[in-house]
Amino acid sequence: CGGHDHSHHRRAFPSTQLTRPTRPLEWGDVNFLQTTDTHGWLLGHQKTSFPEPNYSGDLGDFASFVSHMKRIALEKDVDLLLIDSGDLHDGTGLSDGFPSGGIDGHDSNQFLKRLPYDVMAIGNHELYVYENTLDMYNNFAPALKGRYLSSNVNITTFDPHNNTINVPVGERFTKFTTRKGRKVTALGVLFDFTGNDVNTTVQKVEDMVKEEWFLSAIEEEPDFFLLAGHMPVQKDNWPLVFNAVRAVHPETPIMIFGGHLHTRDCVQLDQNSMSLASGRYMETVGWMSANLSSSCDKKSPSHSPVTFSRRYLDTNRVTYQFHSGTSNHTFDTPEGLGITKGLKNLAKRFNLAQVFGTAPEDYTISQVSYPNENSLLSLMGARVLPYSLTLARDPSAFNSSSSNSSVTIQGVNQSVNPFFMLTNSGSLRFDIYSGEFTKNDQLTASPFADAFNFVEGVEWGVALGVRDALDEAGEARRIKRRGLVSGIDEVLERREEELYKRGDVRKHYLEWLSSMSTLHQNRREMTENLTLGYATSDACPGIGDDTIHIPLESFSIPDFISSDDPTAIAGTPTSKEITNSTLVDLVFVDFIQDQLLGILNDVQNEVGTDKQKQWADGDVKTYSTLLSTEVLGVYAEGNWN
Ligand SMILES: O=c1ccn([C@@H]2O[C@H](COP(=O)(O)O)[C@@H](O)[C@H]2O)c(=O)[nH]1
Repeated sequence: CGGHDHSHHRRAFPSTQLTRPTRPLEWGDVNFLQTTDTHGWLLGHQKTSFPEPNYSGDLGDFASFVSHMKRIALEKDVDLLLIDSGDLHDGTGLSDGFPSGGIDGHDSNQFLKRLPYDVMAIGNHELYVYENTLDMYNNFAPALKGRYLSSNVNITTFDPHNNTINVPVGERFTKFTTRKGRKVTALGVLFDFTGNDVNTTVQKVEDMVKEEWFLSAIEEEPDFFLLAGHMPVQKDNWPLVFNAVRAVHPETPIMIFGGHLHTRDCVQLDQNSMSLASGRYMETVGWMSANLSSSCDKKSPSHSPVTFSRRYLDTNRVTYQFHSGTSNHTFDTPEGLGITKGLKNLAKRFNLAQVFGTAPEDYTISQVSYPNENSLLSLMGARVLPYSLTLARDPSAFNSSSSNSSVTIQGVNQSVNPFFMLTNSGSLRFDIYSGEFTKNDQLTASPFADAFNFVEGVEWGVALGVRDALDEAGEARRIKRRGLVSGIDEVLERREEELYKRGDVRKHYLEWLSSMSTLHQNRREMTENLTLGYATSDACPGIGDDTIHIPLESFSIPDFISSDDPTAIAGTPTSKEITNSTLVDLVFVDFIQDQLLGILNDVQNEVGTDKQKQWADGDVKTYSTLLSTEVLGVYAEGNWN
């Protein structure tokens, strides 16, 4: 079956198990294919459990598809543009599995450069680490020849004469003419992101639209505006950009290509505009078409609005061949095959097939409730962190002959405090499926190279309060009722806002999955042979999904996860004597340090006995040399063999 292949070998024939698209695409005068939030998923999804085979096409397959679609566009004598809305980093071994001294995404991005993208926009994941942004500036943007857009994102660097400069990472905007002679004005806008590294800057969208360069860029009327950008198409700031354009050009067609929430979504801000977002992780390719000819002659009294269509394609060879009118024998282009081969070589060079162990079960982020035996969050909090971080501090900590997952702590760090470990669930990005657990799987599940720090000697009662304050709203409200933390609603609201500005979309993606699951639950009773996958309802007319699926189960999960109470960890020296005033080491991932110290101080003042204590960065020490990209592999080696 397509994608039922644990190695990176090409599938000989597409699987009959993959459901075919329901209907041909509607072509217009101008047509678009969109990718977004690809996060390094360039070798396709390779696991056998559905929905993974739906997304088994790799970037080479996509390149072949694009080339056939370009040919069809020529035959139809229409325009076809290829757009990407950002987030090329952080997500798989291809982007993140580089050897030491390398740069995240540098090698995988070489393959994206080989596709004929017309416009690409910057995403927040290009900005968490300065070296990555610099690499985009020096080595990626130039290949796009003025079409890599970062309208509101700058980098501070040096010019060839060693002068400090502060310049856009790509271009602020571009104007070009399509093959059919249509004039296009394009922008690449990032949402109001605040988690960017030093020496990168993100200007607020509300300020960007007041800039001289912006007003002058939109002054001349093109045939259409192409607003690409890393920003959700609903509930964010696209209306600010849209309205600024509309103030000058009340009827000019505006095509918006957003992203960031990882959802499939579409909305029409007016009848001459459509906004599309095409999912994540190369699971979806978006299609938009527009018939502009109906609106061409603006002086004619009968001139009518633009007509649009949109579609969310599952990224597999069955889909690609269906829409390009090819077969398995005629589909692959030399360039497509070359890209696939190059990606496989990169996987080999990065040793991504290295096996750490065999996962006994599926561990998913949201397909089961939390806590749960099959929850990846439970696995990480209750088992992986305590095991791997302890082992890294004290290699003799565990019985080396132990081959199951039960943790037997023997005299670990007798002289130090018991630990309590916390991480953000957003650091877990993808499910683990039963079977071989490889270096690539480790990086898809936990791609952020974050460090583990700690503060020493926090009262156990305070540590519990921190865990609860960081916990989901329901739990936090229970605390409020118990009178432990006041003003918790405001705290939660502030925290949600803060998480969103730093780029966390997990909550929004999961809410979307859950509402799609509820809306389309009747499909679970359908007798047709439907497979699991995305089931979308958006705000555009008609059905958006190209292939109809049964929606995945989706449960809400907490924003933060923790190790079990020290009392619950068998064999801990302190297991019987812990009280609220027992001092513990509060261990956390550095990504949440600011937030955690703020909450720790709030809780300390509410429930701690030492009300004067204010924890600060100076109190924070390194707990382990292991990074969050490594803990799963260490656990698998010790427990899944
Ligand atoms: O070092 C990091 C960086 C990011 N995260 C998590 O990722 C989201 C942002 O990712 P999107 O794809 O833009 O949603 C961020 O809020 C964290 O949840 C991280 O854990 N560590």
